[in-house]
Amino acid sequence: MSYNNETDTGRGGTDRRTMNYGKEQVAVYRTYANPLEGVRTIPESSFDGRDNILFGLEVRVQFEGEEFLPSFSEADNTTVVATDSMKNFVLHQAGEYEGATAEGFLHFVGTEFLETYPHVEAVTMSATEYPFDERPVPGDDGFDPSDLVFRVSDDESAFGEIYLEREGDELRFEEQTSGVTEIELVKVKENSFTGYVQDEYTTLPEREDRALYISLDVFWTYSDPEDALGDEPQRYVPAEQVRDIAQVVFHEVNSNSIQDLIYQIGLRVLERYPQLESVNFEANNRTWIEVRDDLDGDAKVLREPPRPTGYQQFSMDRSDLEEQ
Ligand SMILES: O=c1[nH]c(=O)c2[nH]c(=O)[nH]c2[nH]1
Repeated sequence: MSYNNETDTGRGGTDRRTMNYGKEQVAVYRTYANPLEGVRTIPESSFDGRDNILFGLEVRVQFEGEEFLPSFSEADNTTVVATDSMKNFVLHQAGEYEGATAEGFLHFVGTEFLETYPHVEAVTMSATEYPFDERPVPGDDGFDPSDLVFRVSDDESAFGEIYLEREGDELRFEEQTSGVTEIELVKVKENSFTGYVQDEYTTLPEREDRALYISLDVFWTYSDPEDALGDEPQRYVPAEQVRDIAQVVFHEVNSNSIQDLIYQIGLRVLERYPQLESVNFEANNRTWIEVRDDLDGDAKVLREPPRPTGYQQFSMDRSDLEEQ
């Protein structure tokens, strides 16, 4: 499932045609945004907030509204807000936002869009964070994180999407998705893959112990979408903590498949955050192929896997936790 490339949200039922337009890949950077403070900590993570000295997002905007029909069917641009203007709007609002989260920013900009353009019926705003890492520099007592220099990172990044629609004079906010994408983890031993179908097509040897390399996207929804905004930090689920849960569960569990592993991660996420309604996974198997296992102890030589690659998708909600 690719939330950020979704072009047809499918909302509005079967009686309505697909009609939307917008701007994507709007890169926006904000220095000295407000810090995220007061989040609840969990045993799996040391994350307790972020300074937001450097905050970067790649934003996607999508407008919907019946009044856009003439722009498609009659070449009439009277109602069209140019997508170039949407980009300028997002950039401007990055200076106005006073909160501390990606989801909060998306909700803020979406609200401003609907208030500014009364003919827009609904807006979907999504974003992927550009990750930056604090760099350690010598301080008075060992190394401290620099508050000036950041490493441009290609690590996992936070994801957010919100859907806002007009209902009379009110704005309705009932749909959101948060996430963390492109987590990449390798566990060198204590993973198995056994017991699968053996027939004339099977060439893969069973493995009691394999090195397992996964890439993982995790998405979640809150029972109350307002909790996604971060205005009440105690109820906000930081992407950094979910990433840390994934790596801790990977460390702790001797899984018999990626399917088994993501289920265990999902249970832990639902356990830690009662405010969440659902967790969704997309995993990819990047496991290396063993070339030599004749070395001392657990040592092996491995190589890149050839194409094609396997994947797993799975969604969970609180009923999975209750069944345990
Ligand atoms: O964790 C795994 N799940 C699978 O379904 C699978 N299939 C496969 O060939 N290797 C793996 N590994």
